[in-house]
Amino acid sequence: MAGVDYLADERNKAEFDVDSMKIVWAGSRHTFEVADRISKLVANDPAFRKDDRPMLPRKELFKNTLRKAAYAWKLITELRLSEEEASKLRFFVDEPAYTDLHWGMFVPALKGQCTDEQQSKWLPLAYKMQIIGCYAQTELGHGSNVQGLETTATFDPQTDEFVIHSPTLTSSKCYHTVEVLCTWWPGGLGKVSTHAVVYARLITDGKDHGVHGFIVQLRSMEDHKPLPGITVGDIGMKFGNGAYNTMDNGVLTLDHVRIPRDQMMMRVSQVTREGKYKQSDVPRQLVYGTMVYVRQKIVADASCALSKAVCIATRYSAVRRQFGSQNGGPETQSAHYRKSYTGLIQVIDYKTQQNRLFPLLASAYAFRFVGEWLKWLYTDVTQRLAVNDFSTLPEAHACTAGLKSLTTTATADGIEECRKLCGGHGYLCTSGLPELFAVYVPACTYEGDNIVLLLQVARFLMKTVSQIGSGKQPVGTIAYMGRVEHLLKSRCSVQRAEDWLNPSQVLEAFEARAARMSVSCAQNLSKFSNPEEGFAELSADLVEAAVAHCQLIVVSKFLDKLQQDIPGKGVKQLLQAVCGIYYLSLLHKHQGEFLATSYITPKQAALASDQLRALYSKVRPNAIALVDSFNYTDHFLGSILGCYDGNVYPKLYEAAKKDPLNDTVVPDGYHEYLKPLLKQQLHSAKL
Ligand SMILES: CCCCCCCCCCCCCCCC(=O)SCCNC(=O)CCNC(=O)[C@H](O)C(C)(C)COP(=O)(O)OP(=O)(O)OC[C@H]1O[C@@H](n2cnc3c(N)ncnc32)[C@H](O)[C@@H]1OP(=O)(O)O
Ligand SMILES: Cc1cc2nc3c(=O)[nH]c(=O)nc-3n(C[C@H](O)[C@H](O)[C@H](O)COP(=O)(O)OP(=O)(O)OC[C@H]3O[C@@H](n4cnc5c(N)ncnc54)[C@H](O)[C@@H]3O)c2cc1C
Repeated sequence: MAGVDYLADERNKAEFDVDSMKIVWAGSRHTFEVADRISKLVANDPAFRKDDRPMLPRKELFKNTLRKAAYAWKLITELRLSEEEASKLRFFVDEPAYTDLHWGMFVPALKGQCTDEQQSKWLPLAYKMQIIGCYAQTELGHGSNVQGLETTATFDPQTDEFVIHSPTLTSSKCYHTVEVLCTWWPGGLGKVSTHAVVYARLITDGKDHGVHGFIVQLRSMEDHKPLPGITVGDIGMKFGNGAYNTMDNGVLTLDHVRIPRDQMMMRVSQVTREGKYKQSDVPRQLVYGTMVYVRQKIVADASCALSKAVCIATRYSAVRRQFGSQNGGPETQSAHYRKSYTGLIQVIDYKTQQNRLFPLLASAYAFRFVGEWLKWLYTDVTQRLAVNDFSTLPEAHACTAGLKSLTTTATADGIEECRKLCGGHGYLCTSGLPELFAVYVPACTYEGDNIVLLLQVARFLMKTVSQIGSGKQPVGTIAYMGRVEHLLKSRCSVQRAEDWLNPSQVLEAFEARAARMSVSCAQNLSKFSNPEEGFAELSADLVEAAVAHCQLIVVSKFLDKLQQDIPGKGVKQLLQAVCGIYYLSLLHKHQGEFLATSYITPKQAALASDQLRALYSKVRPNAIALVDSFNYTDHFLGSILGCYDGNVYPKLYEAAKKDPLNDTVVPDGYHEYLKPLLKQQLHSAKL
C-alpha cells in the first residue's frame, strides 16, 4: 500500500496550476523556496518529532521544548541561517517556546523603545541569545487596563537607580484576597528568561508619570537563580494536553529591586541624572508600539493556523465516505480501499459540508492577503515614525487591533468547526485538531482581549464620524467615510446572481453597511449627555460596527490582490471564486445587517446565496489542490486525517496500537481494581 496516493483523483481534477498558487500563497518565489527548504529540513529531522506531545508529563514536555529550542539554535548557527531562515525554522518546529517571546516581543521592544545607545548595548546580546528576554506587562489584577498597572519604578537620585516594586495588599486598592499583586502570564518568564522588559509606573520626586518600560535582569548569568528581591516561577498547567504547556508562562514579584537609570527604555521619555522627567517629541502611545508590532504578526499567523485546520478537514472530507450505494462493500476493507468505495459519497460532496468548509478555506486565503497588506502598513508606519511623521499611527493601531481581533476569533472558531467537519475522528489527538485548537485559542485573549480591541476600533470610527464635515478628509482604510452621504443614500443595483461578482458592487455593499452602522452608533451616542456613559451603554452595537469595518478591510484587500498581475494557468480565476466565497458567505452570515441598513433587498440577498452555491461548485474540484497550495509537510500538519496521501485508516489503526495504554493487553490496575470488582460480582451472581 505504501506510495499509493489516495487523493490522486482529486489532484487530477484541479483546473489551475498548483505550483503557481504555491508562490501566490507564499508571497514570492523567494519566500516559497525558503519555506519549502526549511520545512523539509525540520520534517526530516527526528529531533523535531512532535507526535508524542499530548502524552508527555509537563516536566518532560517542557524539558523536551528546551532541547528542541537549543538544537534549533545550534542548527541556525552551524548552518549560518539568515534571520528569515531562522524564523522559518522556529515556525516549522511548531512548538510554542520561550523563543517566541524573546524574538517576537523582547527584541522588538528593545528596537522600538530604546534609544540608539541602549540598542547598541542590548541588541547584540539578545541577537546572540547571550541574554534571553520576555515581555512582562500583565499583572494578576490588570491585563487589558494597561494604564491601571500597579508595579512601580521609583527613581532614587541618591544612587541613580530605579527601585522596581510589585504592589502589595497595603498599596492595592482593588484586591483583597491575595497577599501580593504580581506580574502574571508572561511567556518565557517562568523558568527561562534571564531578563524582562517590565512595565511599571514611573515615579520621580513623588510624581506618577504613568506606565513605562524597564529592562530588568531576573536571573543570575552564573547559575540561573533569581537575583535578590526577585521571586519567579511558572503559573501552572494551561488548557489541553501538550499544546501551550510547552511555554513557561510565569509569575513574578519584585521586592524593591534596583536597576541602573539607563535601564529605563528611553526612546519615548527620559529621566535625567537629576531625576527630571522629559518627554520626547514622539507620542506617548509609542510605549504601546510593541503590541502594534505583535498584533500585526498575529494576523499573519492566523492564516497559518486556519489553513492548517482547513487542509486537514478538506483532505479528510475527500477521503471520508458516508451513505450512498453500499455495493462496494463495508468501509473497513482497506485492501480494496479504492474499489470498494466507488459507490459511497465523499462527505466533501455534501452541500452542507461545503457550506461549512469552503468559507473557512476562503478565509484562510483572505487572512493571508490581509496579513501581507498589514505587514506593508506596519513597515510604512515604522518608516514614517523614524522621520517623526506620526499621522498614520492611529490608523495603524485601529487596523492591527481590529484585524487581530477579527482574524483570531474567526480562526479559533474555524479550527473547532474543522474538528466537527471531521466527525468522530476529529476528536482524536492524532487528527492534530485538538492540540491546534488548544494552542491557538488564547490568541483571542493575549495581545489584547478581542472585544477590548474592537472597542478601540469603535473609538477610532466614532472619532472619524465626528470629524466628518470638519474639512478633515479621512484617508486609508477609513477613506470611505469621506463618501458617507452617498453611502447612506445609495441602493444596491444587483439584478442577477452574477452581478454579485462585480468587485465595485461588492465593495460598495460592504462600505454602505459599515458606514451606516457607524453613523447609526454615532447618532445614538449623541443622545447621551456623557459620551463615556453612552459609549459603555452602546458598546455591543459599537463592537458590531467595528466588525463590519474590519470585514470591509479584509474584503477590500482581497479584491485589491486580484487587481494585481497573478501568473499561472487558472490561478487568478480560482482566487476570484475563493474571494467570492469569502465575501458572499459573510454577506449571508450578516444578512440581517445588510438588510437592516436597507442597502440590499431580500431578493438581492437571495441572489447572493444563489451565487455562493455556484461558487461552491466551481471550487469543489479544486479543493484539494487549493489546500496542497499551502505546501505543508505531513510533519508540520501533524495530522493523520490530513496526511498528503490520504491513507488515513491504516495510519489511525497503527497509531492506536502505539498508544502507551496498549503496551500491555491487560491494563495496569487490573489486579488492584478490576479483578476484585469482577470477582465480587461473580460471587454475588452465584448467590
Ligand atoms: C513563529 C510565528 C509566530 C507569529 C506570532 C507572533 C509572534 C509573537 C508571539 C506572541 C505570543 C503571544 C504573547 C502574548 C503577549 C501578551 O499578551 S503581552 C500583553 C498584551 N496586553 C495587551 O494587549 C493589553 C490590551 N490593552 C491595551 O492595549 C490598552 O491598554 C488599551 C485597551 C488600548 C487601552 O489603552 P488606554 O491608554 O488605557 O486607553 P485609551 O484612552 O483607549 O487610549 C489612549 C490613546 O492611545 C491610543 N492607543 C491605544 N493603544 C495604542 C497602540 N497600541 N498604538 C497606538 N495608539 C494606541 C488610543 O487610540 C488613544 O488615542 P486617542 O484617542 O487619545 O488619540
Ligand atoms: C497564553 C497567554 C499568554 C500570555 N502572554 C503574555 C505575555 O507574554 N506578556 C504579558 O504581559 N501578558 C501575557 N498574557 C496576558 C494577556 O495579554 C492578557 O490576559 C490579555 O491582555 C487580557 O487581559 P485580562 O486577562 O486582564 O482580561 P480581562 O480584561 O480581565 O478580560 C475579562 C473579560 O472582561 C472583558 N472586558 C475587559 N475590559 C473590558 C472593557 N473595557 N469593555 C468591555 N469588556 C471588557 C473582556 O472582554 C473579557 O471578556 C498572556 C495571556 C495568555 C492567555
